[in-house]
Amino acid sequence: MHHCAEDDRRVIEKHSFHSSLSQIRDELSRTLATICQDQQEALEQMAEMIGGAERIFVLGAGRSGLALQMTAMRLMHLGKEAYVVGETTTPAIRGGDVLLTASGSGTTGSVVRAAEQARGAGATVVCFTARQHSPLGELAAAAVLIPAAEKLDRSGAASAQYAGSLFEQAVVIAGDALFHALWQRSGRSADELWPRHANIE
Ligand SMILES: O=C([C@H](O)CO)[C@H](O)[C@H](O)COP(=O)(O)O
Repeated sequence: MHHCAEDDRRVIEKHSFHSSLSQIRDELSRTLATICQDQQEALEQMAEMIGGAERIFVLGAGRSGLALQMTAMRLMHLGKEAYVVGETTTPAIRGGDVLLTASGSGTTGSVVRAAEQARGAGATVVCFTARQHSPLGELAAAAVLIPAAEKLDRSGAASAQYAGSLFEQAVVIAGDALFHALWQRSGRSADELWPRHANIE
């Protein structure tokens, strides 16, 4: 088929920064609406477990892990003892602790192995995943299902975005919602939390 430079330009225009942004807004909005509608029980279970945990450890590979590092920071602001698994200062997990994980596929080896170890040590595992019936989902006491594409899904059915982007975006927002709920329940003001924010940055 003949393909001219003008066609290429039209395609480029169609995929402007603006249209990409509005496409992502729509995907994220649909995904969050479905979580709100279908995952109320799992969300509440997760909030209860994290709210009642002695300490919280977060773990995910790649961008899924980066998303949870944002949640860990906020939990620390709330006065929780929160650790990122793999950091040199992170202690041993034990009973009373919660391991908060995120994995779109629910099959990432390092995360599944860590979840097994955490359970073996008596800790509770909770997760965000795009596939509930997965090794990670099965290990979790509370699993919040995020209806988004797994990173190897090339069908475009669940998301037009690259790899697991939609899942990882939703994990950031869900983590903020988790913090927000626990903060509101704490009755503390923003001023009370603020002194915990890093003062050397
Ligand atoms: O970093 C990631 C990648 O860029 C996918 O969009 C993933 O978060 C990482 O590979 C972990 O995968 P999952 O455990 O399936 O989330």
